[in-house]
Formats: sequence, C-alpha cells, structure tokens
Amino acid sequence: MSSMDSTPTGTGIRPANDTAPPTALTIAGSDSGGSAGMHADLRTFFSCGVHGMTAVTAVTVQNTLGVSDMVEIPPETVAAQVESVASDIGVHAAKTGVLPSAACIEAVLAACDRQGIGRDGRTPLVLDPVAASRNGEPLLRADALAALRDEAFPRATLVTPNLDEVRLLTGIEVRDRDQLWEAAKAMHDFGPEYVLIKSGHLPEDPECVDLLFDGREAVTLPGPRYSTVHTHGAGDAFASAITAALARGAPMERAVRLGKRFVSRSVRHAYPLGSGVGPVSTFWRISSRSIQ
Ligand SMILES: Nc1ncnc2c1ncn2[C@@H]1O[C@H](COP(=O)(O)OP(=O)(O)OP(=O)(O)O)[C@@H](O)[C@H]1O
Ligand SMILES: Cc1ncc(COP(=O)(O)O)c(N)n1
Repeated sequence: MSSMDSTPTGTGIRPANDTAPPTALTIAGSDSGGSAGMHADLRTFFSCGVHGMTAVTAVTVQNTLGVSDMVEIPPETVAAQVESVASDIGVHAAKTGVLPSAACIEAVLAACDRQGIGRDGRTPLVLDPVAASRNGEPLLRADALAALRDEAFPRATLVTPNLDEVRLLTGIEVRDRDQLWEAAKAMHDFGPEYVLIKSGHLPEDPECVDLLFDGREAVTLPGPRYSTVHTHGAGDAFASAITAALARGAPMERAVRLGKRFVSRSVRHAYPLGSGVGPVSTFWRISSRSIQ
C-alpha cells in the first residue's frame, strides 16, 4: 500500500541534544486504578522509548470494577497544557483519549492548530474516540460525540474506533470480520486521513483481525485472540504504541503494525488486579529479572 507511506512525521521543536528521545503527547483522562487512560499511554510511551507528556482532560474515580465519578478539567487549562509542552519541548506525535465535552474538543483543536498538530500541521494526531468505559459508563457529554465526528475527525491523521464507537457514530452493527470494511468506509467519510477499526469486541471470532483503511486501500492486521477477561486499557495501549512509532518517524502502515504487535503482547501478558477486570501489561518488555 504505497499511499500509506505518506504520513507526515512530527517535527515540533527538535530535542535539545542528540541524546533526547522523540516526544509524544497524550491528551487524555486519568484512571485512578492505573489501568487505562493517560496512565496506560505514559507506560506505553516509556516502553516504546519515547518521552511522554500529558494534557489531562478529566480525572476519573475508577478501579477494576468501573468508573464511579469523573471531574472535567476546564477546557482552557487543557489547551494551556498542550500549548505549554508543544511550545517549549516540542511534540513529535500526539494522541487523544477522553475528550469529555464539545467545549474541551474545541479548545484542544484550537491549541493543536496553533501548534501544528493534526491533519494540516506536520505533527501526526491519533484520535481514539473514547465514548464509554469498557463497562459502559459514559466518559463524555451528549454534545461531545457530534463535535468529535464533525470537528475532530477531519483534523485527525488516524482515528481508532472500537466496534461500540463505530455503532454510536455510524449506526453500523459489525457482527463479523467481513463488515469491518463497510465500517471503515463509513468512518473515513467523516474526514480523517486513516481509519483503524479494532475488532476486540467480536468475541466469537477466533482471531483479533483489525483493519487499516486510507480511503482507497485496506490492510488487515491479523493477531491471535487470547482467552482473558483482563483487557482494560487495550485500546489506549494500541493507540499510544502507534503514536510512539509515529513519533519515531515510522510511516503509518508500519506504525500500526508495530502497534498491533505491541498490544497483542500486552494482552498476552495481561494480569488480574482487584476484583474486576485487570489491565493489559504495557510493560511486558521489562522482565522482572531486569529490575532486580
Ligand atoms: N482477547 C484479545 N486477544 C488479543 N488481542 C485483543 C484481545 N482483545 C482485544 N485485542 C486487541 O486489542 C486492541 C484493542 O481492541 P479493542 O477492540 O478491545 O479496543 P477498545 O475497546 O478500545 O479497548 P478496551 O479493551 O481498552 O476498551 C486491538 O488490536 C484488538 O484486536
Ligand atoms: C480515563 C480513561 N480513559 C479511557 C478509558 C477507556 O478504557 P477501557 O475501554 O479499557 O475502559 C477509561 N476507562 N478511562
């Protein structure tokens, strides 16, 4: 897929010296349980050799049983975090997680525009359209979904919906692998450069085959389906591993393949925690031996 090699690599401000790693920014919510959101993103950036930075959008009260409360950070503070790190440190690639309201989305997009992050800037923007927790607790206001679709999608380099988000945004109920293509086309019509449809929520399928689409050609991303309930944070780990690869200069198809390999291993090494759903292991690369 030659057209998939045209992804811009983020430039931002160059690191201060040759030893500084590439930088990646997550614009996302916090998870007090440490499994999902910006916590998963930062661990993934670290595991992928990238300096991680954050613009916190919301604080969730969350554990392995679910989300019991959420406090939104004022939109201007979210935007100020983006501008602060981008103008000083520089951002080689950025990703979004929870963007809780239309006002937050608008503020983030304006800050990204000013800093050259997103579709027409030089820095890739990966948009994970998180709508709800894995237990179905909403993580955005009613007005945010339309703002995501109409304002944020056209500015994204890549969007990474799961099948629930595909249904919410397009009305398409994907029941098997053959329908991923139809979903990808419908999502691409909202204006992002690339769409990645994740197939974790097809439990009957013996494999987890995701689909990358650039508006013309589709690439399937095969992977095993592991038998575990502990998949909290899988979507965050996938999107941030892709973001880390983009920050390192990989073209899109390669970045997504690297991300798929990273998340498959993360699910394989997922671990139980608390009395609910445990996290995928975003630090599987660091064996217990290496820290003793
Ligand atoms: N049981 C599994 N075994 C292997 N890979 C999986 C499994 N479940 C999900 N994945 C992979 O993890 C990635 C995230 O997919 P998923 O569809 O679960 O996204 P998500 O719903 O955003 O994630 P989350 O579980 O964090 O809500 C995809 O690459 C998917 O194929
Ligand atoms: C702060 C935050 N961000 C994202 C998710 C989605 O992750 P999951 O779908 O695994 O619940 C979450 N639960 N919390």
